[in-house]
This record gives sequence, C-alpha cells and structure tokens, in this order.
Amino acid sequence: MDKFLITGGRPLTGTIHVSGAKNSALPCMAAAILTEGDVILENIPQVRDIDTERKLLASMGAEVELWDDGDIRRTRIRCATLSDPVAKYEIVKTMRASSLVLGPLVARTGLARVAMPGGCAIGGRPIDLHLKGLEKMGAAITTQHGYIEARADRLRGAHIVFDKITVTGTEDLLMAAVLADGETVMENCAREPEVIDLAALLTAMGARIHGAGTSTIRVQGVTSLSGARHRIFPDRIEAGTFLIAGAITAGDLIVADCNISHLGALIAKLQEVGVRVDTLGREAVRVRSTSSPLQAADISTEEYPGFPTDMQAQYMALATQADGVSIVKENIFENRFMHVQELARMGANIRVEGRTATVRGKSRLSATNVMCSDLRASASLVLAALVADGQSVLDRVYHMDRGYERIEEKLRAVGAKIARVSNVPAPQSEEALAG
Ligand SMILES: CC(=O)N[C@H]1[C@@H](OP(=O)(O)OP(=O)(O)OC[C@H]2O[C@@H](n3ccc(=O)[nH]c3=O)[C@H](O)[C@@H]2O)O[C@H](CO)[C@@H](O)[C@@H]1O
Ligand SMILES: C=C(OP(=O)(O)O)C(=O)O
Repeated sequence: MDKFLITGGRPLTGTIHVSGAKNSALPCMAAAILTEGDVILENIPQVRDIDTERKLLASMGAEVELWDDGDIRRTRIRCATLSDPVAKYEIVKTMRASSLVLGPLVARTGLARVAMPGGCAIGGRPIDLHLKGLEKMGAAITTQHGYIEARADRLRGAHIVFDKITVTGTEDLLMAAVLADGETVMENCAREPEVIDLAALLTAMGARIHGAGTSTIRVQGVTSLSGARHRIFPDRIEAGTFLIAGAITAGDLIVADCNISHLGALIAKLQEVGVRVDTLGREAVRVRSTSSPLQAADISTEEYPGFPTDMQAQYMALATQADGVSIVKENIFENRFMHVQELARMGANIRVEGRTATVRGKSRLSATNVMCSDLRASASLVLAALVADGQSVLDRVYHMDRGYERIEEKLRAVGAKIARVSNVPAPQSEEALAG
C-alpha cells in the first residue's frame, strides 16, 4: 500500500494541467458496448478506475487497447462479440460505476448480469432507479445470489420520470434508450456536464438524442450504432481540487486545460471566501491569495449546476483556514463526512450533526498520520497536509489513485513537497471498496 509524505507550508505557484474527466470517461467506455465498431476515446485519464473499466469490458469479451501518445492517453474499444455479459462482484465492489454497463448490455445483447453494488464509504449506492427505468422499457429484472439479471428481446421506448436525480442512472438509461424501439422521454434527468459528454459520443455513434444537459431528454431509438472517435472533456473535480490547492496554500496558481463553464458554483464560492480568481480565456483559471484573510462561507451540495458533492470534502479543508463559522451541508450522500475525523486529528475544529458539518476557523493544522477513506476524502487530506505544520503521512492513497492522475507529480511541479512511498501490497480484505 502506497503512502504520501507531505510537508506543508509551501505556496503553490506556476501552472498545473487538468486531465480528462474520470466520470465522463467511464460512461463513454461503457457506451462502446452498444456497437460492433471501434470506439476511440482521447484524453482518457491515467487513473485506476479506467484500468478497472478496461478489465470489466475485457472480462466480457471486448478488445480494449490503452496507449499513450505524448501526454495524451487514448483507448480503442471493440465490442464485436460480448461472450460473457456479466459484471462480476470482484470488479463492481471496487468501482460503483460498473453498474453503467447494465443499460448498454441489455440493449445490445438482450441480457445483462451485474453484481449488486451495495454500500460504500460515502453511503448506500442503490441502483433501484436504473432498474425501474429498464423495467419500464420492457426488461425483465430478477435478482439472485447478489446479481441483477436484466433480459429483453428488444427494449422499447418509454416515458421515465426519475424519482430522484441520478447521474449514472440518467447515463445508464440513456445508453439503453438509444437502441430501444421507439421514443423514450426521460424527465428529472441529471444535468451534469458528464451526461452531455456521453450524449455527444452517442450522437457521433448515430444516436438521436435531444435535451442532454437539461432535465428532459428525448431519444428516438435506432436499430444499430457505429463506432466513433470522441475526446473526453476536462475533469471539473480535479480542476476544482487544484483551485483549492492554490487558494489554501496562499499561492499563485494557474489551473490550465479546464472548462471554466463547468466550475461556476466553485469559483463563485472561492470569490465569496476572499480568494482572487481570474479566468484566462475559456480554459484556464488563476487563483491568488489576497492580503486579507479568508472569510468563512457556507456550502450546500446540490445536483449540477449547484455546488458538487464531489468538492465538499476539499472545500471543508479550505474552510478550516477561513476566519469564522462555515456550515457545510451534504445533501446528496448520507455519509460523506469520513474526512472530518481525520481533519480533526490535524487540528481542525469541526462538528457534525446529521448531514451538517460546522467548521470553525481558522485552525492551525499540524501534521500527523491520517487515513484516506474514499476518493474525495483523500483529496481533502492532501489539501490539509499542504498547509499543515510539519510532515503528514497519508495512508491508503489507493483511494486517491482511483480518480487523480499522478497527483503527486503534478503538485510537486508547482512547488509542493510531496512524495509517494511504496509499501507492502494491501491485504485483499482492505482492497478499496469504492466510494
Ligand atoms: C461515476 C460517477 O459519475 N460518479 C458520480 C455520480 O455517482 P452516482 O451516479 O452513483 O450518484 P447518483 O447521482 O446516482 O446519486 C445521487 C443520489 O441518488 C441516490 N440514488 C441513485 C440511484 C438510484 O438508483 N437510487 C438512488 O436512490 C443515491 O443514493 C444518491 O443519494 O454522481 C454523484 C453525484 O453527483 C457523484 O458524487 C459521483 O462522483
Ligand atoms: C464518488 C465518486 O466516484 P464513484 O461514483 O465512482 O464512487 C467521485 O468521483 O467522487
């Protein structure tokens, strides 16, 4: 198990580059199931979840190539035959997004078997809304021995109203609908940019989709799709994490290769806190500290375009460095405060009651040994360690590796003192539960 050693107190300066979005690349890779043709994706992030997705598709009989061309990672996926349309528990347990293969598998092959994802560190991760939608499209769903089985000769268009907004649920049913017979209308859809990116790929493959990025999506099903080439857009959560890294270290950092229009809620909050944020064209943002201390500001996580739950933990690290009381309300996942205990061990003053955390700042953080519990909790501990007094040791950084590409190299290049030390392999029982 690798660890990070981080010595705090260095302002980050220079330019840091954002990789392709993990949460866009994963559904786009799953979309390759829908065609016999080659799907070529560019700007694939070099993160562990992508390797997991590769293994998942390969275990079903797909050919998956991943290669680097200079700094750009590409993948070519060919699902000419899918001999084993099963998402096995061993893979699903390490990556909840595995459930994204359900819709495309049943649409393409008429059969999907996907292990039930179960809960994870950030809370229950049910997929009942995916199943309800597939049933409306005519799939017969059964559950046995921990596996969900969906069968349909051909899915048919349906009117689906999501009870609750779900990102991967919207993506999964969108992928099912593109090959269904007739029109599907989905209401109360997720409006996240990742849904738009997926719809752009599907459209390039020949799908007929209107309204992706709004709460109502209409799909006219087609009988087959072709291969396509698509570039994954930048990771807004990685970009946001870097913006906070610049702000928390009182640095002067340019976050490049991002899509500023996806960062609205975070940039507005940083400005409210007192960070100077300047946009440089449409693809770079500069963050600088001002002479006055940071001021507390509340956040409440919401679906896009609200403040993202995937930035809540990182924002909380920043809130520990702001003067006053910041209220952090987590509305999306019931248990996404695992970082609080570890931040408290570094000297943060945070009280949690239900879904609300009250952060009193500014706290002087002091370095210690901390444990990463999930992907974004790990990012929040890295940020805290960057300002803590002394050397922190972050354990279980495999959580971080799920979604951040070479984070230690990227941060080191802009002045952070961070090193990865490799240790013994994680025991099987500890091998990352996703979350
Ligand atoms: C791979 C990927 O894109 N992951 C993102 C995706 O996760 P994911 O798509 O899994 O999250 P959802 O949007 O589905 O979850 C939102 C809420 O809906 C609930 N729910 C969801 C589906 C369902 O069938 N039933 C149900 O009750 C969930 O428990 C949660 O409380 O969106 C989350 C919310 O922005 C992000 O934190 C994750 O990073
Ligand atoms: C929670 C996340 O990912 P996943 O949905 O894959 O667990 C995340 O990206 O923050």
